[in-house]
Amino acid sequence: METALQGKQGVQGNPLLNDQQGERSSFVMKCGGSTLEELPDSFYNDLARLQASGVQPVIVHGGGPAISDNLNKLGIETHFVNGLRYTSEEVLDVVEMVLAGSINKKVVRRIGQAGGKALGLSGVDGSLITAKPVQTASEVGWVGDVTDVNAELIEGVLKLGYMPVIAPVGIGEDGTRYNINADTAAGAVASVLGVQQMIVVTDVPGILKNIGGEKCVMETVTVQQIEDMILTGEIYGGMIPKVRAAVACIQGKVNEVIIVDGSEPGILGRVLSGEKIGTRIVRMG
Ligand SMILES: Nc1ncnc2c1ncn2[C@@H]1O[C@H](COP(=O)(O)OP(=O)(O)O)[C@@H](O)[C@H]1O
Ligand SMILES: CC(=O)N[C@@H](CCC(=O)OP(=O)(O)O)C(=O)O
Repeated sequence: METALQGKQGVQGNPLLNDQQGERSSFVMKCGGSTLEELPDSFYNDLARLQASGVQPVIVHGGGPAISDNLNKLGIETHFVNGLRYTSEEVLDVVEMVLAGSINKKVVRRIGQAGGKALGLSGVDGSLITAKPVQTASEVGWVGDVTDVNAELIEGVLKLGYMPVIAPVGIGEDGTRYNINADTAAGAVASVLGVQQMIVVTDVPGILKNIGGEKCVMETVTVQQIEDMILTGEIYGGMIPKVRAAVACIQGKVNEVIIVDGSEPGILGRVLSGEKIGTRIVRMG
């Protein structure tokens, strides 16, 4: 069944952001909180160089570990249900402060220091990411599912020559804030923009599978394998929203989602040049 997001992109498309038009190439990159501190200067230098050459990266970042640190310092209890943080009203305050505040500004600053031009936004700004409660709201509280992404705003930022850096806090129709998993938000942004590629930068070299007692990176993975691995517990925690977002993406216009380790040297250039690295989740047909 077609989702609301796929329906929107299917009807409208987005020539500016669609690589197939051959004008400008764009990709969505999700930077996980697990790896943000580890990303070397060279990572940001590569991003700035790409921007200077006319490529238009769109960044969505996480910040799970920093949120947990701050909650600990404040003595606020937190736990995860299938990779989603239980978000009470007071957790939500900290989520917004950390994601839309310190983390977002840090990423923007680092891109700037590398010579790039970035503009930080949360999903609340300009109703960039609208949301509604997730089905499991009774278990996870103020966590949102994306209902829409304001592609025109992203397009406008790109036209001004800035790289959008998006914090995954969403806004409901009635002005309610929602904590959105960063993988979910990135997947929705990629789907609505209709980019060909989403790159998920994290702290593991891809989806790992135990083969003969050794953890091996799966080069590619099918939707069925993903479902099986979630059932057996081989995919757990923060990897669950990643693979679910990837599966949702490739059912629309996005051709492939690549999960890679951000601490690998030259990772961006290697992925974009087509090197076989990380795990690729690819659209069939
Ligand atoms: N099959 C798997 N392969 C690799 N990592 C997995 C797998 N299942 C669960 N994980 C976990 O997912 C984590 C990455 O998710 P997460 O911690 O949320 O990172 P991020 O902040 O980058 O989103 C890994 O560090 C690992 O602990
Ligand atoms: C609902 C939910 O779980 N939201 C996440 C948002 C940040 C995030 O996703 O950060 P990572 O990419 O680093 O995991 C959280 O509160 O941790």
